[in-house]
Parts: sequence; structure tokens; C-alpha cells
Amino acid sequence: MSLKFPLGVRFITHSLPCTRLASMNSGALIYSFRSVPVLSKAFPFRLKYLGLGTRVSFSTRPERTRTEFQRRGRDGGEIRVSKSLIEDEAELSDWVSDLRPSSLRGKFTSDEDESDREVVRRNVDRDNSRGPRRGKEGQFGGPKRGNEGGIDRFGGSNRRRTSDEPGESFRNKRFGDRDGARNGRIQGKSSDSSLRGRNERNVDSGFRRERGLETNKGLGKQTRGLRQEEEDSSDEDEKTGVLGSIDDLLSEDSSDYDEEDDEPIVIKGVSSKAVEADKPRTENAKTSDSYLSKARFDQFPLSPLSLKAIKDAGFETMTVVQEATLPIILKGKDVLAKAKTGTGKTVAFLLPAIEAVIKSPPASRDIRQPPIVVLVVCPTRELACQAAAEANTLLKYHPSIGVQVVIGGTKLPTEQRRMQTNPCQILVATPGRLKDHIENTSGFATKLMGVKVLVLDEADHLLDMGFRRDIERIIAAVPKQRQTFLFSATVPEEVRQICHIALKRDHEFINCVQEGSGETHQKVKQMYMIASLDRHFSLLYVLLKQHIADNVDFKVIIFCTTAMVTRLVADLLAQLSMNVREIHSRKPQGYRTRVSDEFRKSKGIILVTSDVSARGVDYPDVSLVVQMGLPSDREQYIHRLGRTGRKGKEGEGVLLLAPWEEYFLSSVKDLPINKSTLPPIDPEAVKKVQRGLSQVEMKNKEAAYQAWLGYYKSQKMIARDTTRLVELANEFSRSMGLDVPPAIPKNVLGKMGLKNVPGLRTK
Ligand SMILES: Nc1ncnc2c1ncn2[C@@H]1O[C@H](COP(=O)(O)OP(=O)(O)OP(=O)(O)O)[C@@H](O)[C@H]1O
Repeated sequence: MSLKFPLGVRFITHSLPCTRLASMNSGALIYSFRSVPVLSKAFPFRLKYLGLGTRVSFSTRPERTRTEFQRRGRDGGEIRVSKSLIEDEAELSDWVSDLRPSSLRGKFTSDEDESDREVVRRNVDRDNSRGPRRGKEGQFGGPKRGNEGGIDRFGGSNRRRTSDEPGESFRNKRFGDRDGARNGRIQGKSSDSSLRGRNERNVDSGFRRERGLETNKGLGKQTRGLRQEEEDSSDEDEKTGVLGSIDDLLSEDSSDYDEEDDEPIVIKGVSSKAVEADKPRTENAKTSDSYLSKARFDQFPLSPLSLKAIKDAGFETMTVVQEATLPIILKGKDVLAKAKTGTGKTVAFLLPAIEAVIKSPPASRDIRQPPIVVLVVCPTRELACQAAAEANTLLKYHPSIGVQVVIGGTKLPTEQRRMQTNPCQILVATPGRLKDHIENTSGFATKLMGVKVLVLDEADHLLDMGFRRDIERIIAAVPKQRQTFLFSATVPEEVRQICHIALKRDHEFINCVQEGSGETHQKVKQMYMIASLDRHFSLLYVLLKQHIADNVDFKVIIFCTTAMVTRLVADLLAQLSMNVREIHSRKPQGYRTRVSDEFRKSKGIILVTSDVSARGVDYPDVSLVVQMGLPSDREQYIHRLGRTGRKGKEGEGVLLLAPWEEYFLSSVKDLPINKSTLPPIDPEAVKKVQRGLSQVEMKNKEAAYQAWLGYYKSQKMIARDTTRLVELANEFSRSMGLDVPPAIPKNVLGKMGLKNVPGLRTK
């Protein structure tokens, strides 16, 4: 059989003479580049393809108890406290910062952008040994907000804003107001790393099932616009956000980079070692959609104490990605691993990381602060906490190994004190905060010199432009002699091209996902609906009603394009007496954590969220994911959809687009997503929705309008005709019940590049 690849080359495999990739729905196959010279030119690092799968019913942990909500529907209003305008201004300023054409931000949507990116890459690579990088925070003298609201065409009792917000009130996204207190339970336990066979005391860390939550977006190929806004004020508010100017790039400091890191982006050298030794376990695979293998954890040389914890966690067999990566990692290789959402990637990197801690020599008694052995970097606070919680599950019988989390939204000195009192060998961090500690916490850089394992979770996102500078700084702060693991459900080609900034040249790419339809779960039914904007809210309502009627234990996530649109939709659904919660970057971290925990444990609930929940968050039993409006890119679509159908369960996904957003479908045409007929919307539903909208606060509609405009301004396909963009924005305004669109401050419009565009109202 021939293995069809985009390049049209043939593979010769060790296990099969030739195999067509599309038909590899059973069996794990490994390819050695040595035997595939043509392919090795295209992917100049060692690649494996594992076509894997076994359909096995999944039973891991005890069912979580269902939490009854004290408040439902309207009464759930405790969640939505009224907010200051600062929030939407901050949102706006964030994306405006992204729109600045002069900066080399991660907005690559076209060919010409691609070439820009290439320039950036080259500069990063070429110049990463120069002076220290400057931190770069987008600061905006915020425009004053006027107080003219739109006019509620449904005659609702909207309250108008009456006061201007001073420009200075734009929130400093870097030092946001997140309380971050939730992290308090994730504490180191002790500093002794020499553990094997000693003191096998059962220490339940008390939060082993306290998993974090959301995630964030895949800042992939398209412009980020408001997407960045979401991230900027979450932990991603830590991120440098951009690469900045070429000047900045020229002053990159990466003196720790070794020679191979100074190579141009396209890696030419390939280790010649064949990989058939890892030929895995094909007999276990039955279907391409399976995520569990038959391999047992105790077949691998893991600490008995870890095995005991795994048993307690209810993990009976390994997942496919765990089985595929563990032996290779245990051999000391660097790994880039791609596996579908919800298939146990976290355990896949944590287990061998824990082994590395166990094997590292005990810290000398003279050292008060033992070194950090494992550094896990996650793009969001919630993911960091989730990973730390999973680590503590696995460390249940390793009382001497400490785990700590450092994330944005908490006070730096508090974290510094915590690390001092509870030294840890495993540190889970978000990039910006980690960088802060490297630069500002005494002794921290020294501790990092003990790092033996570096993990980048959601690697494609971390290596994207928004995080790249921080990641490069972090990589420069850990020893070159280390093992590195990159994990994600999506690994676009760009990431493969640049992963060498983190990985050794002879790393292995372990791909547990077939391209195309294999990237999403077969058991998740994917549909899209095309309807004019004025019908979206009613459609959403009807869809939800239908889903609730069909699913007693419904659990729905609705993704919206921006934080402020999220708030609007949540407000509306609350007005429609639905049991709704909202999470987005403009909510304080403590609130987000509470809501997320509640959602995790509950059924009969709807979560409206921005992309802060798009990646990695492990909510069990989500029955439906709705994506309203354009996802920022294909990867983001996949990650959002991945909140349902986890661990082999069934799920449903609906993408709701306006006719002018239909072009997005071309980027997911290889996925099994089908057009759905629109459900009938009865006039009563329309009336209800209109009434609901009329009760939503005017300031929230205004904020949603601006945010909407900002988001779509960042979508090149739509924004190239600004007059049309504004027409569409005003259509959105009408869909909220505002016949007259809200006015936007002139200077904000200026920053958006929308000055004097007909149809806009200014103030
Ligand atoms: N071997 C296993 N058996 C059963 N459950 C497992 C196993 N390994 C991990 N899990 C559980 O599977 C769930 C999903 O794992 P995880 O969140 O790591 O998925 P993921 O692949 O990282 O997903 P995403 O791509 O969305 O981040 C978690 O609840 C985790 O505890």
C-alpha cells in the first residue's frame, strides 16, 4: 500500500511494506526517516506515525456527584455582578494593540504575513544570543468612554452609562486583579527527591481531584484580535503577547542556546537512528477513534508508588498517547506528541517527569532550596492548576516530591514566600509569571538550573507568536542538558518547523492522530448552521431548548468570539431563565475558578465562555459545544470542540455562522462536519428572546458591539472591506435590539483603523 502524504511520497515502514495513511485505522506504525529520505527533507526531524486505537469502554474514576445548583436561571444572577466599563475598554485596548500594523505581532493570515513571520523567525534564530530582552507590555492610554448608549429597539429598560471613564482606567493587563487564591492548595510537600522505596506514606494532597479549568485559544494562523484580549487578561495577560519590533528581536538573549538552536528554522540534520525499537503495540489498536490501549502501566519501568497512585486514580490501562510516548521518553528522548483532545496527554508527560525526579540525586543537605527538576509550562492559569492537580494525583504515595504552581493573577511575593516555605521539585507555571520569577525572585534562576525535564503543554500555542518571547527566555533559563516534551492536540506545520527552539534535533514526533477527520472524535457529531445574524440569538435559544429537552443531564458549553460578547450571551440566557454561568478573562480569577469547579461537578448547566476555556480544560460529560461566530482558526475549532467527547464519550458540536462567515468551513472541510437544517423558530421564541435582550444592560450591549467590531476587524477576510465590516457590526447591533449602533470614541476608532468609516457613530 502506498502512504499518501501531501507531498505524494511513499513510506516504507518496518512493519508493513507500505501503508496508506488514510487507511491506517488500526495498528500503530512507526516510520523511520532513515528509510524515507524524501520525507525527511520535508520533515527534517525524526517522525513517527502511530495509527492507533482500540475501542474500549472507559471506567476510571468514581462518578462525580452531581451538584444541585442553588440558583437557576435568573436567580443565577449572582454570577453576573455589574461591571465597570473598564473591562470592555480594556478588552478593546487589548485588541487594538494587536491591530497596530507597525508591530510584528502574531497576525499572520495571508501570504504576505507569512513572509513577515519568516522574517521574524529568522531574526529570532539568528539573533538570540544578543542582549537581554525587554519586557513588552501593551499599555494604552485609554480613550474616554462616552455615555451615549444605543437605542433599545425592543423598548427595554436599559440603563445608560452616565459617566466617562478616564483613560488611565484601562486595566493594566499585566497586573490584573485576579485574586488567584485558588491556588493555595497546590503546595509543595517536601524537598527530598530521593524517594524510591522510602517512606511510602500515603499522603493525600487534598486536592487531587481539584482540577483546574479552562484553557485558551490556539493563536494559530489567523490574526488574533480580540482573541488576544481574552488571553491578555487571564494568565495570558502575563504574556509578552507579541514579538515586538525587529529591534526587540535583535536584542534577544539566548546565550544558553546551543549551536543547533542557532540554525535556521528549517532543520536539516536528522538523527539517523531508526525507531523500530519502539514499534508499538499494534495489536492493541482496533479503531482510529479509540484512545485507550491495552497496555498496562506496570509493563513499564515506573515507580511502584506511582503505579499505586495510578491504580487509586482508577486508570486501568494506558491511553494510546501514554503508551506511545512513555517508552520513548523513558529512553531519554525529546518528544513532540500529538494526540486528540481528552486522551490523557497530561498523565503522559507527568508520569515520566515524576520518574525523572525520582531518579535525580537527592539534594545536598547544605542546599536550603533544592533545585526544580521538572518544569511544566501551560498557557493558562487554569491549565497549570489542572496539571498540578493531576501531578498530585500521581504523587499520592510520593510524599517527598513537592509540586508548586506559579501563575499570573496572584501576588508575586506570595508565590515567592510559598516557594521558600514549600520547596518543590516539580513546578507548573504560566509563561509570563515564570519569566517574572526568573527575573525577580532571588535564587529562582539557580533553582531552574536543576531542571532535567521541560514540558510545554499546548505546545503549538506556547510556540505561537504570543508566547514565543517568554518561552525563549524560559528555555534560555534552563539547562541545555535536559529532556523536553511538547504536547498538543494540534500541531500545525508551522509548529513542526519551529519546535527545534525547544527540542533536540533528534527528537521524535509521535503522532497519534490521523490528519483530517482523525483529528476530532468520531463519537462527536459535528454540525454547522448558516443563518443571518439577526436569527442567531433565537436560534441559539431554540437549539438549547431542544438539547435540554433531549438530554436530562445536559451540560453545554457555548463559545463566543470575545469576552464581552460572552457576557452578553450569558446575560441573555439568564434572562431566558436558563441555568447559565459565564467565564471569560474579565472575570476575577477566583470567580472563574469557582464557576469552573461548579461546572465541572454539575449537570443541567450551560457555560458561556470565551476562548479562555477552549484548550485543555477537562470538564467531564459535556453533551454539547456550541461555537457562535467565527472561530479564530481551525486549531481553535478543534480544541473548543474537544471539550466534549472526552475519554471516548459521545458529544455534539454545533458551529453557528452567518453567511459571510461561511468561508471558514474551507479550513475544516476535512473534518466530519455536516450542514444542519435550521430548526424552526416559533414566533413565541423570537418574542421571548427580544424581551430577554431588552432586559440586558445597555452597557453590556455597547461593550459587546465594540468587542464584536474589534474581533472581526482582526479577521482579514472580513476586515478588508471596512465599510462592509461596519455594516455587519451594525447588523449585530440590530440583532441585540439596537437599531442605532452604540457610539465609539474617536480615538478608539482611530486605533482600530476605522476612522471615518460610514455607519459608525463616534463620540
Ligand atoms: N490511562 C487513563 N485511563 C483513564 N483515564 C485517564 C487516563 N489517563 C488520563 N485520564 C483522564 O483522562 C482525562 C483527560 O485527560 P487530559 O485532560 O490529560 O486530556 P488531554 O489529552 O490533555 O486533553 P486536551 O487536549 O483537551 O488538553 C482526565 O480526566 C484524566 O485524568
